[in-house]
Amino acid sequence: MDELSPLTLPSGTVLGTWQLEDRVGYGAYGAVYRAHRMGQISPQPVALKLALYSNDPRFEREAELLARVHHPNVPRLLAQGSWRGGRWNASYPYLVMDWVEGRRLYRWAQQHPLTSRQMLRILAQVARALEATHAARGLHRDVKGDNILVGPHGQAFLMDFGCGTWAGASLLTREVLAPGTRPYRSPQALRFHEKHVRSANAHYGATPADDVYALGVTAYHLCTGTYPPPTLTRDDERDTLAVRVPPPSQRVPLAPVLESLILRMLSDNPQDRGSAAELAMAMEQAATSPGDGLDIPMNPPSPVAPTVGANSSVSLSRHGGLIPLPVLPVAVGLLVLCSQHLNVRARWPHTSDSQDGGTGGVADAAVETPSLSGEPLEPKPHGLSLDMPKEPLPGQRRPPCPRPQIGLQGGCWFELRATPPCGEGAYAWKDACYSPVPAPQRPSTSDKP
Ligand SMILES: Nc1ncnc2c1ncn2[C@@H]1O[C@H](COP(=O)(O)OP(=O)(O)OP(=O)(O)O)[C@@H](O)[C@H]1O
Repeated sequence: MDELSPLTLPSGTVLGTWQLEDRVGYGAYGAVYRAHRMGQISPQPVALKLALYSNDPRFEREAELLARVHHPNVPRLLAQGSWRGGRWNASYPYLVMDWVEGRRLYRWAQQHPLTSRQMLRILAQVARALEATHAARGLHRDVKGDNILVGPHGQAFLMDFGCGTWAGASLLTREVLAPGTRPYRSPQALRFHEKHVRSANAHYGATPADDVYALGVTAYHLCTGTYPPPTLTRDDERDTLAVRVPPPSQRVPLAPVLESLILRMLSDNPQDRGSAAELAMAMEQAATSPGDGLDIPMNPPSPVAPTVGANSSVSLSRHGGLIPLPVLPVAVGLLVLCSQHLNVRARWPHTSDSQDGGTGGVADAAVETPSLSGEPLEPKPHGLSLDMPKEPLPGQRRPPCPRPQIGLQGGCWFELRATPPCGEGAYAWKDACYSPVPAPQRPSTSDKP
């Protein structure tokens, strides 16, 4: 019988005092199960997030941050523990949180045509959740539509603190940029990255203003269906003037007050954005005012089709046969080098649909190496040994898999010249190691496609 893995625990499995019901999704670092406490007469559902990587330190960090933030728009941390199992009988940490009944923000918005007033109400709740996070001297660092759930009565919840940190927490990453999702990066973060991309010891120090900027991107995407353009591109590197953000009203009818708040959050200068608390108050006031155009429905435009980066993975497979492990970093490095001569905008995810790109390298391995498909595919924690999942990874190519790719467990893989334990970014299956092939088109990395 196949060993269980954190992704494949069956309904009824007991972890500590928690009994799993079903898996509701998974991200780059964790599988989320609906569960309940054992022995309760009328059990309340909880969300149990189980690490995909053994001894993953990000879980401790997420628990610590969640425990510090107390706010009705943030799920409470109820417990934490670890599950022992998998092929190497390793220890996988888990967190138990309040169950949030809701839909991801962009998808919710597709099903609930929005007015500016409704949008202000949603944004204000997220801003309040951010205010509480910042008051706890924490940072979320991955504010985006996919990390906001909206309940049936329009309650918004800020989720997934797995990329977060707080003042005084130790660095978990050696990358220039901490975790995050590329289109939501502030201009300061992008410029810092451009400047220090080759430095060994440079780390961008995110601030609450980065979270506010990401909320601005979320709002912009929510009403226009597109991301604002990145501020700094390779082409304008010598001229670091900010690219002007096209006002959302060029695309959708929205209230002037909402537009000015969105553009304020997207200000190039962090001081001009305002704090989460100030913005929340302004949004709440605007949402209750008679206001101009507040009740006109917005109809986001249809998605824009991707134009670049679709089949870059082909070049990796041209030499045929097995891919020797040392070749992969070289090949990826070459692609990175090449991509650095492209306009950054050209490799921006064209995610005009209802989902974000996954968190880049999500939680820790920062994100700034573009994946072959233009999306971060692979988490890169250190010293891991991963079994091949029974289903394709988010963003992984599905069969038919052109040679020399191999179709296994519903996904396309490159076989590596290595045997388990496979090491960073590789997966073991039947005594061989494999690397996932990115999907040729923009995938969803945050949800089961
Ligand atoms: N407390 C919760 N209550 C209900 N559903 C939850 C809860 N926490 C997470 N989920 C759901 O579980 C799924 C996986 O969430 P998770 O945060 O692990 O990854 P993700 O956000 O999909 O991906 P990534 O972290 O890679 O961006 C998502 O559909 C999310 O909405």
